[in-house]
Amino acid sequence: MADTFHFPSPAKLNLFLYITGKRADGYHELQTLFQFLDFGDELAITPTQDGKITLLNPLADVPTEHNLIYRAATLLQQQTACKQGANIALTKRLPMGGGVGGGSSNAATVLVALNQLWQTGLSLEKLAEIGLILGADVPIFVRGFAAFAEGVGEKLSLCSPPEKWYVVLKPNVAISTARIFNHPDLPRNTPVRSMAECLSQPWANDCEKIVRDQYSEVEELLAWLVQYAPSRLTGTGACVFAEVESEDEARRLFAQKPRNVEGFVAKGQNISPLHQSLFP
Ligand SMILES: C[C@](O)(CO)[C@H](O)COP(=O)(O)OP(=O)(O)OC[C@H]1O[C@@H](n2ccc(N)nc2=O)[C@H](O)[C@@H]1O
Ligand SMILES: Nc1ncnc2c1ncn2[C@@H]1O[C@H](COP(=O)(O)OP(=O)(O)OP(=O)(O)O)[C@@H](O)[C@H]1O
Repeated sequence: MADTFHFPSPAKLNLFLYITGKRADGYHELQTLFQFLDFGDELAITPTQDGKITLLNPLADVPTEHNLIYRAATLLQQQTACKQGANIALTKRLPMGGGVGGGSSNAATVLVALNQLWQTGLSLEKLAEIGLILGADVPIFVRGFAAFAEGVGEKLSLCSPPEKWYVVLKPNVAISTARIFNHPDLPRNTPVRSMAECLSQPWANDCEKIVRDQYSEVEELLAWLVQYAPSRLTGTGACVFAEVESEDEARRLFAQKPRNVEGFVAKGQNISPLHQSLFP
């Protein structure tokens, strides 16, 4: 029987996110600070010789051909003319559509892991380029270092923000990334600044105001969290996070969360847990 290999597929936070313009193709230019978390999904991958990509536990709401795990594996096969296949099982812990990048992270883990298991020999740079076809957040997960990101999130500059503890909460609401980016009132002209300048100013998220205005669940949760610690939206939501100095403080705050809200406690990681496990 073939061996099965286990890989982390971590969450990310956007510690700040500014929208600096809109491209001709409709995508928005960003300046954002990405950091990974020591919490996420897990993939168990068994390489096979039959060329088939099989998802052992498909997601209920996502048809297999749309699943970013399946799409990443078939894209790598196509790009490398690889004849091998894989059986892939997903342990899903991250809220979907939460702004913590679960689907993008799954795609990146598949690209990096299968490149190793299939011995297709692509560089991380090339895998990040392929990843961008699947989503704007995939390259950061492929590269695996905390970064100041520009473009649509693919131009990465190494950065080492403090690895704080976070309480991440998901209000009971689904928010479409496309809907927020298409909203007429979204601020789209924050001035482009250097990384040093962005880091030295108070950190904020340009999507936060309209998300708070439109979703009372997010407004109420942030209003509650901010009483205890600096708190913001990640990505286009729905998740919000509070940053604190210690695990104890994070766990105490998490224990008081409203009952109808899911979430988790995690520590910021400037090296992705995937890369920590693969390239120690
Ligand atoms: C908000 C962030 O999570 C910040 O990290 C990302 O920019 C979103 O990345 P993502 O979820 O991978 O988004 P994608 O799946 O590439 O895009 C979803 C939709 O959001 C809009 N979109 C996304 C990213 C971007 N920079 N500008 C956009 O306008 C587009 O309408 C796109 O069709
Ligand atoms: N393997 C997957 N895991 C999660 N979502 C997936 C997956 N494959 C496809 N999707 C689809 O992608 C959508 C976005 O998923 P994802 O978990 O990346 O959202 P997100 O946390 O909002 O990401 P981002 O921060 O990149 O906006 C989901 O709502 C789902 O329909």
